[in-house]
Amino acid sequence: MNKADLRVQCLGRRRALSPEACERMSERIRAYLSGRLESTDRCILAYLPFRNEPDLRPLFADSRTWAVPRVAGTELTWHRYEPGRVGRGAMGPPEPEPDCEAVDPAGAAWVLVPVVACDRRGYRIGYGGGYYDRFLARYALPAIAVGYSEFVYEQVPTDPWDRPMGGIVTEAGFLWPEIAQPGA
Ligand SMILES: Nc1nc2c(c(=O)[nH]1)N(C=O)[C@@H](CNc1ccc(C(=O)N[C@@H](CCC(=O)O)C(=O)O)cc1)CN2
Ligand SMILES: Nc1ncnc2c1ncn2[C@@H]1O[C@H](COP(=O)(O)OP(=O)(O)OP(=O)(O)O)[C@@H](O)[C@H]1O
Repeated sequence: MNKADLRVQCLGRRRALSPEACERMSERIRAYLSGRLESTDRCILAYLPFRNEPDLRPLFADSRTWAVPRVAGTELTWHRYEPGRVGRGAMGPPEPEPDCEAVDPAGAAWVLVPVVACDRRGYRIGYGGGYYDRFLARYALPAIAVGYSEFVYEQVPTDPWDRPMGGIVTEAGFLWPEIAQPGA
């Protein structure tokens, strides 16, 4: 199946998940992540959930800076998460208000990347905007794909610009791919 078809299929299956199932799985994902992320004080780049994506927001309440993205043309800009200062983004996902404090992503310890589907090598399929591929091409940050285990495949189709994630977290735990080889 090609990327576009797999994206449509997985988005449809994800939309059909119940809110209770998503919350149960999100809670497991948060528990795995909080154990792994507690070793850093530095900023963490995350996202605001859209269409049944895993909800990481309860993690954002600790003393660290958690930043979330806004779409700015073809790029992402990062802003400190402040509860209540979230609006509807032009692309669909919620976004921090434009005057929320800007965060320099270069100093981040991790970027938590939402996936529509991914594979055990760390390759991901997102909504198709290429935002995270462009972002990670510019900022070589440690990236963890965040998704539900039923959307983790052995191999998803890849394009030359795809950047493999260093880790994957689902409700079933972490996967840490070997250094991924494009086309391998
Ligand atoms: N929660 C969350 N936030 C995120 C992302 C994400 O995957 N999840 N992004 C990850 O990249 C960025 C937003 N990327 C997006 C890319 C394409 C579409 C999308 O559905 N595009 C449609 C409709 C566009 C429109 O309504 O104008 C399309 O292109 O057909 C949505 C978000 C930044 N914020
Ligand atoms: N480093 C890059 N520089 C310029 N364009 C890029 C880069 N990476 C990806 N793109 C463009 O982004 C588009 C979408 O790529 P792709 O289908 O892989 O998106 P995606 O990974 O699913 O989306 P997203 O990262 O927003 O979740 C492609 O048309 C590609 O040309």
